[in-house]
Amino acid sequence: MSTPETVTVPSPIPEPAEGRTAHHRRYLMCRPEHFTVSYKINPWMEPAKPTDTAKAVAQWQMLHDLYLELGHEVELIDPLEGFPDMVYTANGGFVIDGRAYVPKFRFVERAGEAPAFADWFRAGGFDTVEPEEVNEGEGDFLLVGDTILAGTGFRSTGDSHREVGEVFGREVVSLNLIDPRFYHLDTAISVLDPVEGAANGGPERANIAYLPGAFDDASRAILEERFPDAILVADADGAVFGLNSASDGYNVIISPRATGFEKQLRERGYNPITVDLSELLLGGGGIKCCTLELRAARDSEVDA
Ligand SMILES: CN(C)C(=N)NCCC[C@H](N)C(=O)O
Repeated sequence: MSTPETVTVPSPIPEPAEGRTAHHRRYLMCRPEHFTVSYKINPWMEPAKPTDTAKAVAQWQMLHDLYLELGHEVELIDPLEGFPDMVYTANGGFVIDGRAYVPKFRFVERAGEAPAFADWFRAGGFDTVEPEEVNEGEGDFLLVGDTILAGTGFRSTGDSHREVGEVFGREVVSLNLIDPRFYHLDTAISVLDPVEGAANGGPERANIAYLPGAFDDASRAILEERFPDAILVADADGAVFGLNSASDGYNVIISPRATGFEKQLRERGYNPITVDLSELLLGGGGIKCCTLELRAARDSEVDA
């Protein structure tokens, strides 16, 4: 079945409801000019299945243009031939306070991306920290308020959780992923309020949405305790990468297939906007995977 290549942007974008604030974001993206699926390192990838690079670029462009329309900044890193997964910039690092923790990829197929991202950060004036431990950047590290939620089980190691805590001097909460379809944390958790809300006139604490079945019992208990108001997403929405979304605290960019999640977001006063990245899903990535947040020093954060 062919899928529509549309972005449904309500025009004009409605004003945030009380308690919700859209925050300005600076993102790093990579145009998928060399996108294809030529190897298999996650259950979504089928090298025998044809891919359409032009379609991947067109879909990616919609996401890129939407960010600009929402008032965000988008930086670009040049795509490297031979690295078809470079479009998933979320794995290119983890950036807080102008410091970039460089990735160390689990699989050799992506290893060559790491120096390219490190060079880009250095040229852009970021401090870089080279890793000792295997870690896949913002795919497995999510900043929620002041805390780093860190995933392990498939890609980033538990040792990288210690390392990322040392690099940024923040609390790290380790979570175990157990379903191979959800091999990065950003497939199972969506950070809805990236900064604590109280200081911004928003809800008291930063909130998340998550897919309970992606975690072991201990990790689920941690999430229940820390995020009693979280949106629990149904398996059907998780299975279409519904949680692989990008939020500015009000606008939440999600897959058009995640219809239940879209409704839940609306009920909570967020503004879900759908973008179809079906072609990039063939590589096992979605909206969040194509988006790396570049967090400068806190003082320079400007509300939209
Ligand atoms: C949402 N996810 C999973 C990401 N953060 N990145 C997608 C990486 C896809 C790539 N083929 C791989 O398997 O590494």
